[in-house]
Amino acid sequence: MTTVPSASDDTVPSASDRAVPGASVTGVPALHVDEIRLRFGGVVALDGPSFSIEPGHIVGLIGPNGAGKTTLFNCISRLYQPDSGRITFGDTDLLSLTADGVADVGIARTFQNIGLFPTMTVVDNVLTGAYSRTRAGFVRTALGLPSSRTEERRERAEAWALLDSMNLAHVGREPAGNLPYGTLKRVELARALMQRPKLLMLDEPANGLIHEEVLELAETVRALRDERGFSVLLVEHHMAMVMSISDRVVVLNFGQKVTEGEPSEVAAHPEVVEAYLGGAA
Ligand SMILES: Nc1ncnc2c1ncn2[C@@H]1O[C@H](COP(=O)(O)OP(=O)(O)OP(=O)(O)O)[C@@H](O)[C@H]1O
Repeated sequence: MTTVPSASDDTVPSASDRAVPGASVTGVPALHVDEIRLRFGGVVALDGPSFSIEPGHIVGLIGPNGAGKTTLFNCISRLYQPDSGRITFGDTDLLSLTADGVADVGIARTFQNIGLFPTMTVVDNVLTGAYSRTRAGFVRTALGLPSSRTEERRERAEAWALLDSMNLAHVGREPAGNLPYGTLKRVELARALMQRPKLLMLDEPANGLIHEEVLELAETVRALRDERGFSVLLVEHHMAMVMSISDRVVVLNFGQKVTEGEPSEVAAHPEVVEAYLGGAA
């Protein structure tokens, strides 16, 4: 493990602070998606798929271009309102919440096109992930109250420890805009993890990465899930990544669920073989 940098504005994490990022997430509820339908004009984007993510499971969502993966992802993260159906997270009806409300119940997401602030340092970008769970703290920070300074020190220590555990501490003080794409993808993941999510939603995290980076990312996601116990929804075209880290895989096509199961079962399904191997197997 690398040494966490220290500077006047950055607190070296104490042993107790450093324990925070490894702390398991408690009370992770199941996500249930139930017969979701959504049309865009004449296009049926989602035609009633249902599936669940059990607490602590990694679920891969796959399917050909236009299958409805992103639309479903956006319904769960509340960027889209489905025409009908239900989505629940434990006792919470997600469809009654806004996108901010979804973050408040412990759902964090990454974006296909990285949404970091290029002129801010990596550690400050990661810290922005904390603000969605400490909105009140944000107000105190603006007012400069002492409790907020303690809180900010703790958050900063947590951000450094998170970067350290993801082998990113050495770039913590670099402006994000200076870094290669593969590193930024990992920084974006760190920012989502600063929310201490119960469900982490990853939108094509392997897109644009070289093979070694994909394997490293897959290993990181799995290790963090094992350590903390959050659930993961992974929308991804990179089959090797999906099949290697998912507990279950859900396959969509034309807005409908084709099949779901463990990776080995799904990989043997005729429509999956047809779609991904061109019927060669
Ligand atoms: N905002 C939109 N307006 C109109 N049609 C849309 C919109 N978003 C998606 N669609 C259509 O809905 C269908 C499902 O698209 P979606 O992007 O969810 O598929 P996808 O499985 O994520 O595809 P890809 O793998 O290419 O990202 C497609 O026919 C798409 O053209």
